Amino acid sequence: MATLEIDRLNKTYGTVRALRDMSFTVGAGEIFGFVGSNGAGKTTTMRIALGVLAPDSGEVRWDGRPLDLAMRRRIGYMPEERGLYPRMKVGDQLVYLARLHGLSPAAARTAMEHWTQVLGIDSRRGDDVLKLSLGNQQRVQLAAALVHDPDILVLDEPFSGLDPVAVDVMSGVLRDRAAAGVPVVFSSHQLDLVERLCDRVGIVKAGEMVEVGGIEELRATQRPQWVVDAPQAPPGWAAEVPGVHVVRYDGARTFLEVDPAHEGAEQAVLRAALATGPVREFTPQRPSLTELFRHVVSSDDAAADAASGGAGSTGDDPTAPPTRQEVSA
Ligand SMILES: Nc1ncnc2c1ncn2[C@@H]1O[C@H](COP(=O)(O)OP(=O)(O)OP(=O)(O)O)[C@@H](O)[C@H]1O
Repeated sequence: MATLEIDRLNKTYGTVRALRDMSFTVGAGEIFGFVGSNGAGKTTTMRIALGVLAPDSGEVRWDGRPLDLAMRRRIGYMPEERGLYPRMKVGDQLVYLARLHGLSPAAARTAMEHWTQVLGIDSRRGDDVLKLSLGNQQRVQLAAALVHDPDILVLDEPFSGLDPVAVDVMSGVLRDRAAAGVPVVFSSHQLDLVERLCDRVGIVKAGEMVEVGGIEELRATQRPQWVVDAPQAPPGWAAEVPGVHVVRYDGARTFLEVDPAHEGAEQAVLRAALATGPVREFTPQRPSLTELFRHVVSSDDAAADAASGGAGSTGDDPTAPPTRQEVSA
């Protein structure tokens, strides 16, 4: 197995610049989580990787070579707008899709039986897809992506709408495929899940990759956070401590960022807390992926604001992709 390389993809739809030099790699056996606000460019990137959409510029490579049609047939793809035939039986449909990817009739049937069993839908093989619940349709959709034993998995929001058991089944399958050497890339808005499952994460904003790396690596780019539980501390107690930035107050707990360049700031904030009364907790906190995501997205907004002098504006560039609010409005 080899590495999937997404190299400087650009894509414009009319006046909307959907991708700007989008680049990342997914190595053999790696699970890569692709996260970003609505309209950030995830689906566009995945469609280009699959070859159903052409980029304006840039390239997708597999094993160092541009992806050709034969290699694209080796991708297992789960589209966002699920692509099943509603009035076809689950088993027949999976056999048909496997045959389309070149499997013999016998191999296609074996693969269908295997994946319906692994995904817990073997008892539904004889049912039309439309008779299944949405979660079970999604399991069929994953089976459809896997039935030809792909060398690469590209999955657009595979976890949306799944119950916790189905999430576990799906996670297990992705881990298993990765363990077999398949590069797995999937998009999701469920950041806790991405954090649990992925080796590396890419945070995309307005068509650009703004952060990419392992979760620990990304955490290390953030200022250290502390939580202080001081029940008698009055509001604003930490505001004047040098080198300390109060992120938020939550009842008796205060969440703080400490400037690493400011030597002794942690001890100063502890002293300030003790001066107010008892301190029940004083703990360093590792930011979750959700916090990292908020930080990356909002700090970019702040930078854009500062550059444009506007409030929440994306600047004067008329080709800039819409903000989340514009997209969801
Ligand atoms: N066929 C299209 N025609 C015009 N604009 C499009 C088209 N497809 C996508 N866009 C625009 O391109 C941008 C990127 O969209 P894309 O669907 O790739 O985002 P996404 O990250 O997958 O979003 P979501 O999380 O909501 O699925 C958005 O501004 C979207 O409105």
